[in-house]
Amino acid sequence: MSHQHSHAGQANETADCAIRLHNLTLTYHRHPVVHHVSGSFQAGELTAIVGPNGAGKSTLLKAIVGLMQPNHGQIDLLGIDRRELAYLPQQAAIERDFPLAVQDVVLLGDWRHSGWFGRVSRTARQRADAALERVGLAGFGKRSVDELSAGQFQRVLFARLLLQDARVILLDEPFTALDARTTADLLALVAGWRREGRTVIAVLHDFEQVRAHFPQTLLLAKECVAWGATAQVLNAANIARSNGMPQSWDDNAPICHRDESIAPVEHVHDHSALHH
Ligand SMILES: Nc1ncnc2c1ncn2[C@@H]1O[C@H](COP(=O)(O)OP(=O)(O)OP(=O)(O)O)[C@@H](O)[C@H]1O
Repeated sequence: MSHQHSHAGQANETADCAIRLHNLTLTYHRHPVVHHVSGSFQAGELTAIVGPNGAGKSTLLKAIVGLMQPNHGQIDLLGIDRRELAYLPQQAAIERDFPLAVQDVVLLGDWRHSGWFGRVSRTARQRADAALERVGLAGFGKRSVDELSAGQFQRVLFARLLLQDARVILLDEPFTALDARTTADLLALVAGWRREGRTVIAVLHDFEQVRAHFPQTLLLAKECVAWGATAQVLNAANIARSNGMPQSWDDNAPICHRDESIAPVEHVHDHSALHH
């Protein structure tokens, strides 16, 4: 089965790529959870990362933002500074059991302008209020985050992303456990980011949502199963194949011994012979 990569021609690899993965392997306790993945995320495009539980999707996002180092291979940010990346972890990983005001949480998105401990300007507060209005939470600024519902809190975190004004936005399961209305409102913001030319990479589980809103998809099951136009990637054969890949938590999961020299970037990969 071939790795479907819709990039055609040199222009895509240079001008239109935001982030390129070269033979990337990420491991926990020597067991690879992302294994020899190569390819690129298109600039100014919405890319979904999908795959079964434990497929390495969150781990890949963490490595892109620099929270963990590649064991082998590399991640190239093309013309992008790490500070221009915004990252929204899974909501389950975010502590919000503290009485911080909504406006202060949103203002954390402004740290590039104000510095972590800088004085917050009146304009920054106005921008925070405007961002809250855009996510449907006008007037919520003085409330405490520990009083919000899960959906309201996710809106607050999107307001913070609006303030952060990042060129590349990485979202880990941003719509999980949200109702249809909240999901639709936040998806509209994501569509707006695309119109503004931002690059969005989101880990998602709902294939219908991906088909409707994300033109590009990386199907990951530790290895790259397919990467390219969503309609081609999310076909029955690829999905069945991703569900049949060995899980990294198996005790029998292989340890990576392969020669780790960085392979040249390929536009089309043949994954019919899986390697370890
Ligand atoms: N901090 C860690 N230490 C050890 N193993 C970890 C750690 N974090 C994740 N793993 C393991 O790495 C593998 C990939 O996890 P990851 O969270 O990247 O998967 P995922 O594709 O995001 O899964 P899900 O869809 O369930 O969120 C899993 O087998 C997981 O148990």
